[in-house]
Amino acid sequence: MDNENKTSILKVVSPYVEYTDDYITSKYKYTMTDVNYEKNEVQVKPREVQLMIKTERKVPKLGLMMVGWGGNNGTTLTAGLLANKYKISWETKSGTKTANWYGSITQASTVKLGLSPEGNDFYWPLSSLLPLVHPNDIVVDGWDICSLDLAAAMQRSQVLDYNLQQKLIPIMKDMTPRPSIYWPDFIAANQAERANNIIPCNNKKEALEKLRNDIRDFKAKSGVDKIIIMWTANTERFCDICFGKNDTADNLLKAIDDNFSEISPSTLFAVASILEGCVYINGSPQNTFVPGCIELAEKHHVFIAGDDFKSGQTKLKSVLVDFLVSAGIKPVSIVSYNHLGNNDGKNLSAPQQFKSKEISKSSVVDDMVNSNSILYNLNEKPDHCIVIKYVPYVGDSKRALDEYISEICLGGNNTISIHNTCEDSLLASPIILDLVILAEICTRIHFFDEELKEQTSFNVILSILSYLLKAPLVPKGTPVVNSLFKQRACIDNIMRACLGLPPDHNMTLEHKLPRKLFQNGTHL
Ligand SMILES: NC(=O)c1ccc[n+]([C@@H]2O[C@H](COP(=O)([O-])OP(=O)(O)OC[C@H]3O[C@@H](n4cnc5c(N)ncnc54)[C@H](O)[C@@H]3O)[C@@H](O)[C@H]2O)c1
Ligand SMILES: O=P([O-])([O-])O[C@@H]1[C@@H](O)[C@H](O)[C@@H](O)[C@H](O)[C@@H]1O
Repeated sequence: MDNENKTSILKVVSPYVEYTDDYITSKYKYTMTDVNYEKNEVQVKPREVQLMIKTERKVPKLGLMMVGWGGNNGTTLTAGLLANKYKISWETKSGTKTANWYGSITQASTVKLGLSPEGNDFYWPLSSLLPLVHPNDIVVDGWDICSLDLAAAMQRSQVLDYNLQQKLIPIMKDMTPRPSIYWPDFIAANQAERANNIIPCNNKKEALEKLRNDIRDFKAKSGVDKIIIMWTANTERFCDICFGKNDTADNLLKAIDDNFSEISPSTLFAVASILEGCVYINGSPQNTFVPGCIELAEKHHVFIAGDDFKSGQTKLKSVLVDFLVSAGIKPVSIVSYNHLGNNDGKNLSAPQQFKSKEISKSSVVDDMVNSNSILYNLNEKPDHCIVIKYVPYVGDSKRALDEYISEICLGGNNTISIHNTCEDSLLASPIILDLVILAEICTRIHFFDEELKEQTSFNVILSILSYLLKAPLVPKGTPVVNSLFKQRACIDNIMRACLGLPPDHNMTLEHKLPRKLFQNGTHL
């Protein structure tokens, strides 16, 4: 992007887009295609739905409360917010480094807008498409079962360069996590040694009230307009779904009052968030959103999203398998091994916690495999093996080894082997930031059906955030999409729709046909 564009502002000039001080309003023709079976015909019917999309322009002062604030992700995200806010640079053996948000689509990615006067594709920062919360303005707080202040916790995490840590310690040493709830049965027994910062309470009802008071206390003291609550605490075991206990909203609330045992800390935090009107996002793989929790979110119209940040090995898998299957190549064996030495890895070394992670890491290929009945028979799937080992020495620097074996034409096989080393928390932190920023803008986008004369918002389960999650939670009866570039196109095109811009279809006929064909045309 050349210089003058960096200071420019984006304005869509169209009779169907209106800018006022308070809203961007677009009249949007949403096209979809219905497929029906008629005897021996598959009938395909294009359809157009007229929508009006209103986006509030006023950006709120946003609070982020992290559960597990003192963990590798929580401390690294906090450090990233501060290092970028104060434009911190630090010396390393390979020279001076300066804070950035690489790995964040809201801060470091662009979207193709259209054709420049020179006939080139013109790209614009995703951060400037719609009025998004700026990371520098996010106020952070949270809970942890360990009392370490954020500076000590950052040092314990051993994620960031020493010289960067030294510059952050003076700021982070005064940040201390609120006491949290700790029910040992839900996380690995090896976490007990950290648990010295526990809310004194006699039952789950008292615990719920304490969490709700914490949220109100943060809101009052920080002056934030909105709060998003993010679970980045340890992976829990799966919860049993118990009829009459956590299967409906009313039963869940009653079960909490009755101190029912099979309610996890992450679900209790979700209930507290929902009752306080705060978006709740689950960055771990456990089934926090039991049916009663989802129903409670629907009753209170509070957004929820999950599960399990999609950061590394799984993110690559959702690209590679999409490439292979869409190329007509048949993956038949996928083995994903990794070892890491951080506390997450320590917690995952326990069987029940590993099982939660295995489930989220294994489900990521299903939609792509199911999309191609030429390659796969009904219910046929590739072998898929997940291995995670805890090796303390490597710390947060996860080593991932993957092997993909695929069948190619005429009886051939193709084996792709990948080795990937990274600080897991440096991959996850930008993703947590994107989840927060994108979830927040979703609360400011409303849809209006001109025929029905009624206004609505996204479904409470924010499946638009699937790009950032391994095992996307979706509204009942809707498909799970794991293919990474479909998920990214969903975000880009919904943001384009808010500006009255059509989806980017990548046909670029203007580059494939005589240009004179495109000299006229009607502005939408
Ligand atoms: N790349 C990644 O780092 C990545 C990717 C996907 C998912 N995740 C998930 O994110 C979560 C956090 O990862 P991490 O590396 O920061 O782990 P971590 O172990 O470093 O941090 C978790 C923190 O949660 C705290 N905690 C545990 N139970 C708690 C409770 N009930 N209330 C409050 N705090 C509690 C722990 O004391 C710890 O400080 C894990 O579930 C992990 O599986 C991480
Ligand atoms: O996102 P991804 O790299 O596929 O998955 C990661 C796992 O490989 C890792 O073992 C685990 O500790 C992290 O929490 C994360 O879930």
